[in-house]
Amino acid sequence: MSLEAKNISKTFNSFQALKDVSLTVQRGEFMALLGPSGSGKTTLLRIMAGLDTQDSGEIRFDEEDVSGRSLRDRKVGFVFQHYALFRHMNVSENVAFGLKVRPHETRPSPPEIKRRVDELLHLVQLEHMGQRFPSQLSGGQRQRVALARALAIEPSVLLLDEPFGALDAKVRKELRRWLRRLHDEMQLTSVFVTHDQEEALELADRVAVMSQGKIEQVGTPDDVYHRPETAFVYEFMGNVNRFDCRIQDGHARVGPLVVAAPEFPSARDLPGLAYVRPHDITLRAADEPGLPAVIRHVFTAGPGIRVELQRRDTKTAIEADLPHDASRQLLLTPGTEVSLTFSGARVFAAG
Ligand SMILES: Nc1ncnc2c1ncn2[C@@H]1O[C@H](COP(=O)(O)OP(=O)(O)OP(=O)(O)O)[C@@H](O)[C@H]1O
Repeated sequence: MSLEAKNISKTFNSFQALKDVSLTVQRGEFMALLGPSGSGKTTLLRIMAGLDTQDSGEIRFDEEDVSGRSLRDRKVGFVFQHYALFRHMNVSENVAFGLKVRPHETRPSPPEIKRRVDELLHLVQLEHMGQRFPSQLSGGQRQRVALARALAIEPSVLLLDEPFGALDAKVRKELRRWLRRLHDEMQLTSVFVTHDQEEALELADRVAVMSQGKIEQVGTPDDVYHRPETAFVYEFMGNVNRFDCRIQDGHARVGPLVVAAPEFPSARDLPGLAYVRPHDITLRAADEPGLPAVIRHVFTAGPGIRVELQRRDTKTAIEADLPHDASRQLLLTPGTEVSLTFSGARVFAAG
């Protein structure tokens, strides 16, 4: 089932939470809605689900406008951040719930419901826990029950609102890989809300980056990370250094460094911002050409070396990520004067 949000706007009191948002999720796709707190991710997801109503615009499932239909009529599976399990029901009863409350004509027989519940508990690897109550489960187990319950109705789309947000980092990682496999095996169409970049990049086929009620960019993880279209996306997708610059004729000047700015071929001394990822910074000896800086801190624990520097002229902080063998070529100790060059930069107009 494909899913389309078309020109969706939503206002709460006088606050506009969504501003003319359009997004298409292809059949079988795993889409992440990524953005900071308050950017409108949950509001968009709830409108897709039919848990909330838009002020204007349409929600289409396989080209059909479902705007007037409820969650149940849309056949949507929804998983909330906080395990919305029924505490007085055991695991099997929780999973069976969506089937038991179906109208008589479409409700499966009790043996069929039992068979489906057993199958789902097997799928979420909780086959021996059917008799337990939610209070007797770990957080990760509870979210797997919530997922089994959402899947019980054989949803056309699966919508997940930060489903692993309350879990610790290791469990979160395991569960997201497992969820991705499940999505593929069951050939679902899924939309997943998160504010965690790593989670979105690892899990999704495409990522929609949201800010202030709008979608800033939709693209593959590779696109949004390596080819951000806006300054916001650049800053949001991982660590980045920001330098004031002046743009002139397709180039930008950061102190003595000149970087390419091909988006501005005919700029005339335009104020700009140059964004440089920490791994795109190279440290050289102080007498070589580059941007003068001094090393402040060196962190060697981790996959590479992280160096915190201070720019000599403006005194602003800069972060560089270097491979471990960089310390063989250069003395990496606090107080060392160095020269910086950039192997990649992206320039945007300021303001
Ligand atoms: N029922 C509501 N009444 C009033 N304002 C609301 C309501 N729901 C959401 N908002 C506001 O709309 C904006 C977007 O909220 P939303 O929950 O969609 O953001 P989000 O990106 O999912 O954030 P978070 O990651 O914190 O959940 C926020 O400023 C929020 O305060």
